[in-house]
Formats: sequence, structure tokens, C-alpha cells
Amino acid sequence: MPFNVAILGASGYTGAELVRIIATHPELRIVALSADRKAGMAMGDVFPHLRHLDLPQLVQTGEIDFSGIDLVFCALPHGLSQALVAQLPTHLKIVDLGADFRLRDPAEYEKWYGAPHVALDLQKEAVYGLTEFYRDDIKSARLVAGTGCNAATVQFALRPLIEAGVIDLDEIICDLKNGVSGAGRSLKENMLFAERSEDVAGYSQGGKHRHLSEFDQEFSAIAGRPVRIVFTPHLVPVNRGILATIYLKGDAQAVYDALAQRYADEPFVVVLPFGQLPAMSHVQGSNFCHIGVTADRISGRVLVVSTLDNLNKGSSGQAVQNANLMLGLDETTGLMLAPIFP
Ligand SMILES: NC(=O)C1=CN([C@@H]2O[C@H](COP(=O)(O)OP(=O)(O)OC[C@H]3O[C@@H](n4cnc5c(N)ncnc54)[C@H](OP(=O)(O)O)[C@@H]3O)[C@@H](O)[C@H]2O)C=CC1
Ligand SMILES: CC(=O)N[C@@H](CCC(=O)OP(=O)(O)O)C(=O)O
Repeated sequence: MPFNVAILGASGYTGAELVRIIATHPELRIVALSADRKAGMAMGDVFPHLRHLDLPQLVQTGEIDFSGIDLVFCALPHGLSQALVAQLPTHLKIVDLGADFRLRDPAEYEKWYGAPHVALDLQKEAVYGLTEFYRDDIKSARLVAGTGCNAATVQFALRPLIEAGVIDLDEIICDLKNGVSGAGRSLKENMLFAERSEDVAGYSQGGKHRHLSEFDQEFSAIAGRPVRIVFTPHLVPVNRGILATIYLKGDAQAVYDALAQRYADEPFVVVLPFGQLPAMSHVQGSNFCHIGVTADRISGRVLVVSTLDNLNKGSSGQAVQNANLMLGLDETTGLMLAPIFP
């Protein structure tokens, strides 16, 4: 018997990607889809690429009968899940894709997201959803908080290096490029084709991006002392994909060895042969993260490049990976599809 799942926010980009992934998942069945402005519409009318699927109609969340449902994916804008999850029946397992439950310190949440947290008990119970590092906790969790997509890309590169003690923790500089689907599907002037095509621009520079809160939390916990990285994201004219170029001080071979060893048995994190660097196009449409390492000509400088698909490994793929664990399924179920290329 497959597990019944609902997707809240199914008319958004991550919602549609969840549907695309789950459509061929042998153990999950979509029984409810919610939307806000698009409630009442057929999913195939909102997303013609999903027209061939037999899917429930989009409804308001309040219209869903959760009694026969096992797990809920929340793909809602920031700030909505906390109040909503608090009202849902407690038999449900929840995978939240937004930022509501990522930060363990409520003061940090308020600082970065501009409003007090309204479900502190749920926050305490939530497990951070970076599967490869929280696998055991996720297996027994009722509520999992998906990571930020930029945050996942950078953490896959840096966590093993901080753990292994092979880099200078005070010299971490990260330059990241990401695609426009990361901003969601709702209309925004600065996301218009005429403004994004043929352009590259940084944003949230100077330490203002909210994913810094996840870096601060996670990296400092691993190191056992405060770690602060320099992080500048840039928007590039691609639909999906994130590529982080990280400049470090350390021995390149030791950096490579730490990453290769840490991910040797991980099905979704691929460390390329030393000296090779990945491209966004190598992972788009998939749940894979590719990492490359090379030495700089300046002795003691190392370059690490990490790339993943923001809508897949950065959100919906990660969400399904976590749902698999929470439901006692093999972690890779439904997720081994190869990337789309070219
Ligand atoms: N896009 C990405 O790459 C990533 C996104 N995330 C997170 O995932 C979540 C979803 O992101 P994304 O799919 O991009 O967002 P979208 O803007 O594309 O979709 C948002 C969804 O939420 C619904 N919604 C909006 N307002 C309300 C409301 N008041 N009540 C109920 N439903 C509402 C929308 O419905 P309707 O359209 O019908 O109004 C839509 O289905 C966010 O928290 C985001 O931060 C995480 C990692 C990566
Ligand atoms: C292009 C673009 O705007 N990208 C978003 C990605 C955010 C994301 O998806 O992560 P959250 O779940 O934390 O929102 C950004 O950098 O803010």
C-alpha cells in the first residue's frame, strides 16, 4: 500500500517539482494539492507539463481532509507554515520546504526573518533537513525543516572540511550563482525576462542574505566556536541551478581527500576527480550534488565548487529523500533519475 501524501503550495515551483518527482515514486500517492490564488483549478491547467497525470484538483488548504493522509509537504512562502502546522492533526509527518523551522534559536529566526516565531514547541522538535548529515534524526522525526537551497549547496562543500579541520575557518569566501526559479513563481518586477536575461547581478551582499543564519548555526556547531563566512549570491539568467565557488586556505589534496572520503558512500553527492570542476548543467533536473576541488597557483589556496538544482536537491528532491527516511523507505526511492542534458 503506498503512503498518501498532500502537497500544500502545489501551484508554486517547488510544489510542481514535488509532483513531477512523486509521479514516478512507487511508494507515494498524491491525494491532495493545495493552492491559494489558483485554488479551484486543475493542476494540468496551471502546469501543462503535468497534464498527463491523474491528479487531485487544487483546493484551499482548509478544504483538505487530512484523516487518511500520512505525510504533508509544505511548499508555502516563508512564515506561513509555523501557524499552519500547529493546527494540523498530530498523526501527520511534515516536511516543510521553507525557512520556518530551520533555525534552532528563536532570536536568530526573528533577527533574519523579521517576525517572532509563533510555534516554538514545533521549532524545538524540528530536525534540520540536510539528509546526508541528519539522517538518523530524520528517520524518527515528525517534522523536518528543509534547508535553504543556497545553504545546501555551500554546506555540502564545507561541512566535511570544517569537520576534518583542513581549512582556515577565518578565511572562507563563497561566491554563488543561482537561477531565477529560486525566487518562486509569483510576479516580481526584478524577475522579468527583460531584467534578468543577459544580465548577472549580486544581491544581499555584505552579509545580508538570510541563509547566513543557517551557515552560522551549522558551521559554528561543527567547529565548536563561531564561524562566519563571506557569502555573495548572484542571479544568473538560467531557470534552475546553483553553483557555489568557494575560496579557501588549506592544502588542496587534504581538502580533496576529506570530501572524497566523506561522500564515498553517498548516493547523491558526487566528488569529481581532483582538478575537475562541475557545471550546473551536470545536475539540472536531478537530486545530485557535484563537487570539484582544484589547487590555485598560489600555494595554500584551494578552490571548491559545488553545484545542485535548487528545485530538486535544493528543495523538492531533498524533501522526498527526507520523506523516504521518515516513512521507513529506502532513501533513494523515486530519486535516481539522471539529470537532463543538454
Ligand atoms: N524556489 C526554490 O528554489 C526554493 C524554495 N524553497 C522554499 O519553498 C517554499 C516554496 O517556494 P516556491 O515553490 O519557490 O514558491 P512559489 O511562490 O513558487 O509558490 C508558493 C506557493 O504557495 C501558495 N501560497 C502563497 N500564499 C499563500 C497563502 N497565503 N496561503 C496558502 N498558500 C499560499 C501559492 O499558491 P498560489 O500560486 O495559488 O497563490 C503557491 O502554491 C518557500 O518557503 C521557499 O522559500 C526552498 C528551497 C528552494
Ligand atoms: C533567486 C533567488 O532569489 N533565490 C533565493 C533562494 C531562496 C530559497 O529558495 O531558499 P529559501 O527557502 O530560504 O527561500 C534567494 O537567494 O533568496
